[in-house]
Amino acid sequence: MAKVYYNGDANEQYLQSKTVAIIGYGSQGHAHAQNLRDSGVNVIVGLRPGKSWEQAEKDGFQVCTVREAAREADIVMILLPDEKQPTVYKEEIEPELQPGNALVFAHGFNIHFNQIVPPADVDVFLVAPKGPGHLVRRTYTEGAGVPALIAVYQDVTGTAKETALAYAKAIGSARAGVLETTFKEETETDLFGEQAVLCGGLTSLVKAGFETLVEAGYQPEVAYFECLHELKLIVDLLYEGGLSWMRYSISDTAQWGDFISGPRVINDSVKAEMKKVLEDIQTGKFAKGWILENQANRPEFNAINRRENEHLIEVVGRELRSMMPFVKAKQKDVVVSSAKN
Ligand SMILES: NC(=O)C1=CN([C@@H]2O[C@H](COP(=O)(O)OP(=O)(O)OC[C@H]3O[C@@H](n4cnc5c(N)ncnc54)[C@H](OP(=O)(O)O)[C@@H]3O)[C@@H](O)[C@H]2O)C=CC1
Ligand SMILES: CC[C@](O)(C(C)=O)C(=O)O
Ligand SMILES: [Mg+2]
Ligand SMILES: [Mg+2]
Repeated sequence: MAKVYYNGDANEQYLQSKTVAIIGYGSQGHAHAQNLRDSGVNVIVGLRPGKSWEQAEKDGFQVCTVREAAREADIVMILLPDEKQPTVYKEEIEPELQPGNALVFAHGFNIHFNQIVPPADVDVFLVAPKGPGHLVRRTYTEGAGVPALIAVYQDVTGTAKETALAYAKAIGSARAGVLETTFKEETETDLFGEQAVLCGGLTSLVKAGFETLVEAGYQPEVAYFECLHELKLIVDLLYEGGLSWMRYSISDTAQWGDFISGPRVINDSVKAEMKKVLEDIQTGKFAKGWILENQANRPEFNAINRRENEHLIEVVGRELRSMMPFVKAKQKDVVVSSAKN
């Protein structure tokens, strides 16, 4: 078994009398900033003028430019979108780094794929929550937390790992469990998980099920409840007690269908494709494509995003959710990407 670190293994002293600059105030940024502050850490937020700046100020933070925040801080946590990090780092963060400072990430993409090359005289580590930023904040306020990975890339102070653990504790992750890894392992497994299972695999599975029912003449609303809405209720059981707890709660008829039909749908050809997806990640092919797509101003990303937002499952879902006041997610303009705080 891997060593799993919990609150008792982390010492908040490593963050005491330090200033942490949170660069970006989106999904992860707002959660890290608020959790760290609630844990007694001195936090400043680095941004460009705009929506996030206003929000962070409204939330009571001292907000300044990225360059000013990097200058003032001992620990600089970069929570900008991955594709924007290299330019902002080069222009506004690197010139302000002092020997012994710490440069921190929540995902290893830019270090692992050589888009950011840090100076040799700073600590470089990551604290990567294994969950969406909004849940990092929500679970913290509920007294719980989202597990995280830590990894050290450069350790000039000799205390990089201890500081990473203290940071993980301060955002609530050591309540749930922290694993030590490498930038390579975090980057490759995170990209694989989100593409093949958590996001890409899941949305494609849900849409395929929904389309199969609708194309067979069933009501789209029935298909929506069956293939999307109920998923949360099933996944909650997986989260609480694994596959067996979910299977205990469902009917024996459903469990028999799970055993017999699940492997027909997610079969060897799906696994073979997953292996190819992993290979594209490992070889850097996926990273190169994503970097170039951004350099070209996202023509394909935006076209797919528009088409996905117009899918019948989204149209029906918006209608049905508007009648469920207990479903609290805010409807965001997801066609044009915007700050996620
Ligand atoms: N989303 C998640 O839950 C997870 C993310 N991660 C990692 O965390 C990091 C952050 O991701 P995420 O939270 O999704 O990012 P977001 O897309 O939510 O970040 C948006 C934030 O970045 C700011 N921003 C964008 N461009 C600039 C700029 N040029 N200068 C200053 N501020 C800018 C935005 O401000 P403005 O309002 O001005 O646009 C906004 O505050 C990434 O490395 C990601 O891989 C890791 C685990 C999970
Ligand atoms: C699953 C997507 C994720 O990796 C995450 C929330 O952990 C991300 O990059 O947003
Ligand atoms: Mg992830
Ligand atoms: Mg990710």
